[in-house]
Amino acid sequence: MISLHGVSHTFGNVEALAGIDLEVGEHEFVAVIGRSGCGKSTLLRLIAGLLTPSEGQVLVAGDRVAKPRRDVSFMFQQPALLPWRSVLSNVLLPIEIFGFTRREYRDRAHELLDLVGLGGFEKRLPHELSGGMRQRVSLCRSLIQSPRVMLMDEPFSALDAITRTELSEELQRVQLELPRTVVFVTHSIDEAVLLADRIVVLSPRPGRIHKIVDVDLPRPRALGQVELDQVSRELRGLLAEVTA
Ligand SMILES: Nc1ncnc2c1ncn2[C@@H]1O[C@H](COP(=O)(O)OP(=O)(O)OP(=O)(O)O)[C@@H](O)[C@H]1O
Repeated sequence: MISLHGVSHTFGNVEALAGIDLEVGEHEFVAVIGRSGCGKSTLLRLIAGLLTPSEGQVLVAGDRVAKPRRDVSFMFQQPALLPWRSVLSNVLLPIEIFGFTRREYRDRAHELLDLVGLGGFEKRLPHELSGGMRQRVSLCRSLIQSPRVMLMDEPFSALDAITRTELSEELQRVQLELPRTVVFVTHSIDEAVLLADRIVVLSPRPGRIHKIVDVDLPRPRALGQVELDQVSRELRGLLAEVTA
């Protein structure tokens, strides 16, 4: 579904990413970890078509990415909801932006809100919600147009530890019910191991793929499971290797 061939990216004289080759299959969940500044967000922005690679090619569903696509959604660290719009209207925002008819997506919006435990909150305004609830709204908004690809840039990192755990478990459930192709950037090794089929470990700037770790464990997984801890240990070792 996503292919990167020899992708490098330079900002002025800052080489952010170098020689990235990566294939992400349909409905695969790939997590990307690495030190701060190693180019994780740059990688997502290249796949999103928000940046054009200095070298190489990015393909989504076989097409070269030249600009943002309707079937690719992006979820950020901050939920970025419009404060004057209700929960329901925020979820439906991409539908308006893409010029679809809101009415046709209303039922789907309700279903998604139910799926993340926000049924009954449709008319609330963002300031009436907790941080975790707002990020759940943001998750529904990125699912509303049934994207083929979801790009997630540290979506839970602004949340407290308990809410963060809840939301990563919830994302696992959503992914089991509505599988998508996901590229998920995180600083949390545990989150990556809970959610991902494969984990890409980037080396420090310029980011290169140091190793790709397969997480071949059955789902649903639970944080604290012994098998997950073994993979987490391996990843800690790999991160220590690249930063040594
Ligand atoms: N628009 C930009 N202009 C100039 N330099 C940039 C720009 N965006 C990113 N960079 C630089 O490129 C490098 C990679 O940045 P990027 O945000 O992709 O890293 P990251 O791994 O996502 O970092 P973090 O984990 O801290 O979010 C960094 O050195 C950053 O300073």
